[in-house]
Amino acid sequence: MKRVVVLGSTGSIGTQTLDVIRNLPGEFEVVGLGAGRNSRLLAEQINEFQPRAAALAEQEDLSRLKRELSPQDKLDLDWGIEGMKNLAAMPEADLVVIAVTGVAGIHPTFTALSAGKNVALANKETLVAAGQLVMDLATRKSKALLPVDSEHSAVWQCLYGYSFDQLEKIILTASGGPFRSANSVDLEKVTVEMALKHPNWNMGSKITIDSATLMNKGLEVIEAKWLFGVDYAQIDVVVHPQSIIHSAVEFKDGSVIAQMGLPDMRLPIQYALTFPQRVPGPAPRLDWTKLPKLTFEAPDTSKFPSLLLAYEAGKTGGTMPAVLNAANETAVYAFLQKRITFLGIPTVVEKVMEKHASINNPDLGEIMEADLWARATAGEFLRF
Ligand SMILES: NC(=O)C1=CN([C@@H]2O[C@H](COP(=O)(O)OP(=O)(O)OC[C@H]3O[C@@H](n4cnc5c(N)ncnc54)[C@H](OP(=O)(O)O)[C@@H]3O)[C@@H](O)[C@H]2O)C=CC1
Ligand SMILES: CC(=O)[C@@H](O)[C@H](O)COP(=O)(O)O
Ligand SMILES: [Mn+2]
Repeated sequence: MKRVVVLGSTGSIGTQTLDVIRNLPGEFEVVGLGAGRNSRLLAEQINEFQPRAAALAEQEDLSRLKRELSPQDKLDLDWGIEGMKNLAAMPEADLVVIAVTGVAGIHPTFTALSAGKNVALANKETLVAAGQLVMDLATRKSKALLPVDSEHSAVWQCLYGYSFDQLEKIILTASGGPFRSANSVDLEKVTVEMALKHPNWNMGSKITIDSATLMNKGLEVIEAKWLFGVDYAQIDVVVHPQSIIHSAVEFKDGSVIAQMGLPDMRLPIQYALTFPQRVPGPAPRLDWTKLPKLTFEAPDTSKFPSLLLAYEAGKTGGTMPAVLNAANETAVYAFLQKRITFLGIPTVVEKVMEKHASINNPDLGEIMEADLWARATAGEFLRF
């Protein structure tokens, strides 16, 4: 029985992780659950999975949570960053799933690896901001960093059994988002409601907006660089609107292996949880005779400059990717609050990057400082 902590349990990845666990009775014990502000759903999850500990982001939500709980044998309740870190380091845990959004994933990831836990990582922002440090820590602790993001799970599945030095390049697929066929005039009229309608995936709002700007793919390029130890020149992005091929790898002999399936995150989540086993799961099966036509095209970076900004930040290295990420998070939430336009998102990110003097080989403190600086600087550009 694998003992699991799920951080971000009330979100899209978190609830699907619990669904995978629910479908494999006897395989997993949920020992810890962490969430942001959704105390009602967290209470339901605690009542169902009976973890030993749980935490919420804000102390003020604890009393509401307690009111919703049925009597528990023993349950430690905590809150805030310390609460998440305590869950990530629980002595009872074998595996920590990091499914919180944004840079809030950094501290629990470091804590889990430092405490000698294997980590199933959905949160890409952590690797974008602090990829070198996370990978070094995982290596030092001999702990696995198991990719959950569908493209990285695909690459990992394609590479299984091969050594990384046989790899020529990685081909990350992108759906292209809801505005793939829009022209630049259409993009000026994009509303929050339109941008939240992803063509293939039902995800949290932040990643859905990132998919619409192609920043999601940019963050995934940086995520792939760290997970698979390749250069940026070895990572290509191709738009594949049907999201059936989740990514592919090309080997040195020219052979290409791709991973396919209907878009359903429970498959990569389950693979990370049961690795190296493959067991029956709830993901729907491909019917080859009913597949849509699979098409591929180059990303239009003149319409979607975020992808280029991410390559640039990644190649610059140092604190620049953390700045890209923090400026993007700030701009995306401003767009969701209808304070800036859709096209304003990459503009803010670019302006913040232009002002940043990147620090090489930063430690975690310098990364978090750069993150805060970028949020404050992005905030200045939002006042227009
Ligand atoms: N959704 C998907 O299909 C995919 C997601 N990812 C990545 O996985 C991560 C999660 O995405 P997704 O599930 O879509 O996001 P959601 O917005 O659906 O869920 C985010 C989760 O994080 C919790 N949370 C937010 N802030 C905090 C905090 N400060 N402390 C503790 N918990 C917090 C939320 O709690 P609450 O709701 O209670 O406030 C919620 O449980 C992201 O990094 C995303 O890029 C990667 C690939 C696919
Ligand atoms: C499901 C998943 O992994 C998302 O990151 C997804 O890839 C988003 O789709 P885009 O390809 O549109 O960014
Ligand atoms: Mn993805």
